[in-house]
Amino acid sequence: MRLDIITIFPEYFAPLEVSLLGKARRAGLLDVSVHDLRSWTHDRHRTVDDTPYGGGPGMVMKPEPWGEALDAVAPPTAEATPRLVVPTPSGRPFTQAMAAEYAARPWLVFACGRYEGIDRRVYDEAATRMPVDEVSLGDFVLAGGEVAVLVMIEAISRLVPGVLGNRESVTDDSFAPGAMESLLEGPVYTKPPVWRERAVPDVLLSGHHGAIARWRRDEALRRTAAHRPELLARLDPAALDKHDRKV
Ligand SMILES: COc1ccc(Cn2ccc3ccc(-c4cc(N)[nH]n4)cc32)cc1
Repeated sequence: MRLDIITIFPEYFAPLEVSLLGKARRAGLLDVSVHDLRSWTHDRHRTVDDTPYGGGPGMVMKPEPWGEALDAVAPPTAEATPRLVVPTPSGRPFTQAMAAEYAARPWLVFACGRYEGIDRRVYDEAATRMPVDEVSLGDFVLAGGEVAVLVMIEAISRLVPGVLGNRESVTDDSFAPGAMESLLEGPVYTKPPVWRERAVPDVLLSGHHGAIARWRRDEALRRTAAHRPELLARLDPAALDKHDRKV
């Protein structure tokens, strides 16, 4: 999977060198390139922004550097066409389902905006030759797209086969598609069996796999009802048995 990132802060993406993502890159599972948007400026000050037409606060990212950057990173003549993913506060909410969709794509280009955003004509022109997705990470406001892209790359990359290493599967993640896809994770425990007078729940030490699975499901239902009751509404009633309804 090829990932290209265009940003005025390439140093934001140093974390992609560490941990799982670093290993996945070295293993050739991910081909990640970070591009400095200022490489496509031609003035002494390497200008990427200007005042907004129509007035208003802040600055807007100029179209010219973006147009040249996208032409260079994803040439119109290239055989393959990437999906352009642009984080914005007004985008479509990013979800685990979107992460899975993106993980199945061969090539993504991420555009990291700053200031008040990118001139709208960049989106319109790019959309003439590639799919353009505007994506929001949530109902809060960041100062730019870089952190949002880091979050998306981590959520997407962990779904790429081989990236997670020895973990059997990501199908039991919260929000993973499946019968109980909207349940939050239950609590997890490890050694020691007692820590500061707090014992691990007996069922987890019992070796009874059926009882353990039931306990974990109950805890997941309980936590979901407490923290995200709206997710329970999405559950297929057929996926719940009579015991679940008592939780
Ligand atoms: C209200 O309009 C605004 C317009 C731009 C900005 C700053 N900014 C510039 C580029 C950029 C990219 C993504 C995001 C973002 C995404 C989410 N979920 N929150 N914030 C913010 C971004 C702030 C506010």
